[in-house]
Parts: sequence; C-alpha cells; structure tokens
Amino acid sequence: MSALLPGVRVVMVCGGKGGVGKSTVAANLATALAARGTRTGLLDADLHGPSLPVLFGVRERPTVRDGRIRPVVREGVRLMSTGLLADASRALAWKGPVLRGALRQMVRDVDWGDVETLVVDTPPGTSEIHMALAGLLDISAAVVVTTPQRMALEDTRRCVAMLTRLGVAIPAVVENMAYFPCPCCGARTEPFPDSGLVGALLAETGGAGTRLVELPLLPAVAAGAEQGTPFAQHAGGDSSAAGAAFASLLDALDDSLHPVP
Ligand SMILES: Nc1ncnc2c1ncn2[C@@H]1O[C@H](COP(=O)(O)OP(=O)(O)OP(=O)(O)O)[C@@H](O)[C@H]1O
Repeated sequence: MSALLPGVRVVMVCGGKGGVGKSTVAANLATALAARGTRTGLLDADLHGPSLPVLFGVRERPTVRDGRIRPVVREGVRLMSTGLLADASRALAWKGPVLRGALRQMVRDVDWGDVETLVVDTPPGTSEIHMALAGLLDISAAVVVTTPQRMALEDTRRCVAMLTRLGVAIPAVVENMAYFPCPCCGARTEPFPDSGLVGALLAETGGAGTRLVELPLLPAVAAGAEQGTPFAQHAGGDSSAAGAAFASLLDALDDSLHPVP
C-alpha cells in the first residue's frame, strides 16, 4: 500500500518525556514555515491529549465540504486535531485498529489542499501512534525535543532509538529551556545544572548529522500559550534568541524539506 499524502514532506515532532515542549516546538515550527511562504499543515496526532487547539486559541469546529473536513487556518497554518472535533472525549478510548483508523481518517479525510509540508505533533514516548504514523505516511524527518534533565534523557534515548529503527532521519534535536536570557542584558542563566547532557547524548547516539538547537525559556512563550499565541516571532521578532532558534531549526531541516521530484 502506498503512503497517504504522496509528495507532501512530513516532519514528525517527537520527545520521550511529557511536557518538554513538543507542541510548542511543533506550533512554532509550523508558523515559521508558513511565515517563510511554505504551504504548511499541522496535524495534532496526540489523540489522547491534544493541545494544539489551546495553543492556537481555536474555539470553532472545522467545517465539512464534499464529505471532507476542512482544516482551521491560524497564522497561515492549516490545523487538524481531535480537540477540534465534537466527540473528542471519545478519543480517550481509542486503541489498536480503532486508533489506527482514526489516524488514517485525520490524514485521508481532511482536505489538506496543496500543503507542501505537514508538521505532525506526537504524544510523549514511543507509542502505537508513532508506529501507525510510520505505516501511514512517508516521514521525511523527525525533530526530537527534550529538556536538559537527567529525568528526560532516558526517554529521549528511547525515542531516538525508535526513530532510528523506523529509518527516520533526525536532522535536529531541540534542547528546550536550555537557558533563560536576562530581559535586561541578555545574560544566560541555565535553569538546569547539567547543560552538556543533550550534546553528550547526541555524541553517544552517533548523531553526526544532527544539529543541536537550543531554545530558551521565554516567559512570553509561556504566557502566549495561555492566550493562544505561543509564537516565538511574536515574542521579540526574528532577531530574538527564540527567532534565531527556529531559523536554525528550519536550516537544519532544509535538506529534508527540498521539494519531492
Ligand atoms: N521555551 C519555552 N519557554 C516558555 N515556556 C515554554 C517553553 N516551551 C514550553 N513551554 C511551556 O511548557 C508547557 C508544556 O509545553 P508543551 O505543551 O509544548 O509540552 P509537550 O511536550 O507538548 O507536552 P505533552 O507531553 O503534554 O504533549 C506549556 O505551558 C508551554 O507553554
């Protein structure tokens, strides 16, 4: 069976541990891609805990035209999430073939239009959902998100191993909350004591082609998430540390995002 959405570049955003910032990175990556002119979709595949509707401040339901669901558009990004559907509470019961069927529908029965790149936000860990996605889509690349904490690192290692087994390239690992820039002078404070942990993990897992992207802890990003606008470009412009982090992430992904011939 051929993969769904042929010709669309698919970037999966993964992370071993819950709460490390996968959805924040997925939302910012998608908006950064759309801002530079790439026709971008964002699929919230965290079926059991969808957060993109809150992150993008979406309250309306998607409409249906000619039997296909039309994504909601925010920040130039076409969004789909079980959190946007009327019976989202039923998602909690999904597993096995029902879960795979639901994912297939979210890909196939949604009118993605002429989307060039689909960013997929995934649940924490190495789940049935990742396996199902790998079976449904041709995944061009994955971005792994972690915080520089020992508690997150074992899970990150498992996540990298799963992606390697699936044959998915990892052009970038995002070290989220790597530092806090002083709002007055820009000086770095590292909230976690072991700042070299993620770099060491990359070296150990043989990630020679993987770029380490540091994303700072920014109160504006956290506040924006509460208000439905957690976007780095609104938190201080392209020259801000967060803007630079997402520019670096796009750069690392560029090889995987070249148009499919
Ligand atoms: N760089 C950052 N600066 C400030 N706040 C952040 C940053 N990254 C994430 N957060 C905040 O941390 C919280 C968790 O982030 P997020 O929901 O993106 O994590 P997640 O890994 O997707 O969680 P889950 O495992 O539940 O899916 C959110 O409130 C978000 O606003």
